[in-house]
Amino acid sequence: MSVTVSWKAAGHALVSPSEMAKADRLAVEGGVPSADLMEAAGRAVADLAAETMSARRASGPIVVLAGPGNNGGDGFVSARYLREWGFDCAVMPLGDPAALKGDAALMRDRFDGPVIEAAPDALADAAMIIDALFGAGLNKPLEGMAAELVDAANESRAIRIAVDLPSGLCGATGRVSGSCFRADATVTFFAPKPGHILAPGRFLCGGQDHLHVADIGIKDAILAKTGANTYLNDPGLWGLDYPHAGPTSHKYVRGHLLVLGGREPALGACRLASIAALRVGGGLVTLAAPSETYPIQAGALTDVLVRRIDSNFGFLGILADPRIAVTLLGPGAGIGEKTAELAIRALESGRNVVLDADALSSFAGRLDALAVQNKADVVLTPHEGEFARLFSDLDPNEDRLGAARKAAKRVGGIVVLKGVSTVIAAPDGRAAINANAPAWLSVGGTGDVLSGMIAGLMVQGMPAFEAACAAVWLHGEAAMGIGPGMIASDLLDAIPSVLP
Ligand SMILES: NC(=O)C1=CN([C@@H]2O[C@H](COP(=O)(O)OP(=O)(O)OC[C@H]3O[C@@H](n4cnc5c(N)ncnc54)[C@H](O)[C@@H]3O)[C@@H](O)[C@H]2O)[C@H](O)CC1
Ligand SMILES: [K+]
Repeated sequence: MSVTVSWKAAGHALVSPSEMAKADRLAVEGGVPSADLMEAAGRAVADLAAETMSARRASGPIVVLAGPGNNGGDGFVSARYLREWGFDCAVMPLGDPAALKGDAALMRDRFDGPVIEAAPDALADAAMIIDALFGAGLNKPLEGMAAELVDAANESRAIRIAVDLPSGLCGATGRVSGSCFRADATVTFFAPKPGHILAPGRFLCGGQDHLHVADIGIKDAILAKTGANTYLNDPGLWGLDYPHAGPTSHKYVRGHLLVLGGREPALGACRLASIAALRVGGGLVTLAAPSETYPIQAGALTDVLVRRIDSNFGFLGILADPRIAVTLLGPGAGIGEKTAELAIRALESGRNVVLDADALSSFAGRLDALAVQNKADVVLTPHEGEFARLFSDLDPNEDRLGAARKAAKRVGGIVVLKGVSTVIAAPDGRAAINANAPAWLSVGGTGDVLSGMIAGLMVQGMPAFEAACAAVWLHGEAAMGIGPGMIASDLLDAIPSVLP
């Protein structure tokens, strides 16, 4: 009996379709017959289908849409098991099943149930439709009969289960062009793919609680040999690096962060960031407030040290304090030469630097000035608009993971590309995809809170990539606990409830 495990239990390692093919190849080279992999894959699909039919008390015909490759082969296996278990199950092949090759042809021959002609109308009465049309081998948008079958399936009242990937969804990028099967649940193999986690793929698979990762006999040890360095962002990825407060930790051990104060009209942004940094455990935060805002900031803040600065030199003068390990520039700082100049001086100071909002926009069109050989860690936290201004040649809509990775390599720092699927990328190629951000996070000020959380974890010594991943995940969890109607400052009180 093959075991389907939920995607969380499968850990956070993700494999691209090409890395998956390598895992497949390594398993076969290691002595696992490829037909056994297909048998286990199809069996896992049948397991989920049978469990779902009984859980939903569904009865009626099950139709397996079988494609021209190995995804279709999985479909024939699942249909065979379902018929053995007494279900009314037929296979509807796309094209001529005689053209199937290799293991798929073998599994076709082992199936002795009905093979029905491809006809979209014939799906209307199905109780369940299993999509085994295309999986990792999808290489163009669906067209013709494939698109018609998927559209008809989506319009039907049938329970829909996808094999490996919903047909039409790119496993590497999570992108869809044209028709795509909308699954209630998806069974994938060995490890999730980025397309299962990046939006809209996550939703087309049925949501993260309906993505099942089946063990089909490929040893976990093979994962390391695939070169996979893409991760689901969750505590399993950064928990070991998390700076838990201990009996000896005091405010200086937990670090001193310097935040550049903002200007009118966004005076609250730097306050949100400063408090957020304390909330995740930062020891001390100094807010360097331009003199015209000093009375307001000092009056509004209790837990944050507020110092008046009259110029950039004032800020750099405070930054010269060796106890300040991290500095955050951007929230409300104002876009322009002065902010850019400060950011460059901060990078040259050898401090760990978080650049957000205006500090990013101040480098639009002149990224080379930012890509200084900073001696320490730099973290950039652009939303899509800021990203487009900084990296106009990279298109996250085409390939979100790839764009974030190229940007990180280009600036030699961590890039947090914020959005419904925030991607955290490191210059060494690592990338994590975040999947817990609720829609109500897209409200003014939440980015300021996030940049403060990142800086607050870094100031405690957490490595930059892990700090960014942890902050993004905690930020999403805090928002999930608040719900619609949330405003950014609500996050500040919610952070303690989600800290590990
Ligand atoms: N360990 C594993 O990875 C296992 C994977 N299995 C299953 O195999 C598929 C991948 O099979 P593959 O034959 O490489 O590709 P597909 O079946 O996804 O596609 C078949 C074939 O179709 C052509 N094609 C692609 N896109 C289109 C399109 N839009 N229209 C028409 N034709 C298209 C292309 O030539 C493809 O090669 C994987 O998903 C798993 O389900 C194993 O069975 C178990 C182990
Ligand atoms: K599929």
